[in-house]
Amino acid sequence: MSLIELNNITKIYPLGSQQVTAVAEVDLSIGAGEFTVLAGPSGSGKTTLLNLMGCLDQPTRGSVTIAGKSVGERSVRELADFRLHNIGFIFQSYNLIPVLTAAENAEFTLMLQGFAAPERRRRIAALFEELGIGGLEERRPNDLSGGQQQRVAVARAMAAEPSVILADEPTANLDSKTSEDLLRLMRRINAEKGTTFVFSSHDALVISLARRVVRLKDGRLEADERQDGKNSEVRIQESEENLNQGP
Ligand SMILES: Nc1ncnc2c1ncn2[C@@H]1O[C@H](COP(=O)(O)OP(=O)(O)OP(=O)(O)O)[C@@H](O)[C@H]1O
Repeated sequence: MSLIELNNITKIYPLGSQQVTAVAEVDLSIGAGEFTVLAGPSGSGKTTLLNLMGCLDQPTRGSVTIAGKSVGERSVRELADFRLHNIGFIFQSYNLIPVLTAAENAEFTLMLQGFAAPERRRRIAALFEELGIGGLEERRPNDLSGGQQQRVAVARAMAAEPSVILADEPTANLDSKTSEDLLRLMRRINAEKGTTFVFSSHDALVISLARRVVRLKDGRLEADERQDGKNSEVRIQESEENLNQGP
């Protein structure tokens, strides 16, 4: 079943007296459980498409349907509530709140959903352990490495168990080894929990680890390929072997 449907989407931004067409006539369907990358150079429309999928923005033309309901038919309040319960976001610059500890950052969506403190703490402790950052709960973001901060951001996105996680260039500020580890982690979550992932990247290594590659150029969909074949599996296996060997 299709989870996210973009039907003939065009997004035009006003820029002074001019207009910028960020995305043009895109049709795209994302199924439940997919692990998809939006690939393309800077300015090709990746962020714009993710914002539309995440109901953070509305298209100029065309319609976005999520879980069978058109986004245009939902009120602002309904959309905020829908995002809170169904969509997790990961950003390239992590977007952690500096004055909060790692655990407080990660439990933010759970707090908004009204979970009591002990349940929040229990869930976050289990997630941190699962994501390989157990024991770092009381650190502030500035006292964590980029890879650790991004794992805290993954924990924050996962805490409320959303059906889809949207990640805008999640590896942009990470070195290649840490990027690969993060992708491996995201794929494990995808396989074990069935969480749908849509992320953007222009990094060939990261793109090679996705199962489906949607290529964008100048705001248009240029190619749509499945790579369930050997290459992507072999890369994953290799990275897991490297990881098991330790530093
Ligand atoms: N708020 C805005 N106002 C005007 N133009 C915008 C706005 N947001 C994006 N654009 C333009 O729309 C086009 C697509 O931008 P978008 O950020 O979606 O691309 P991207 O592929 O995510 O790029 P990057 O990899 O650099 O983040 C670009 O030409 C950009 O300059």
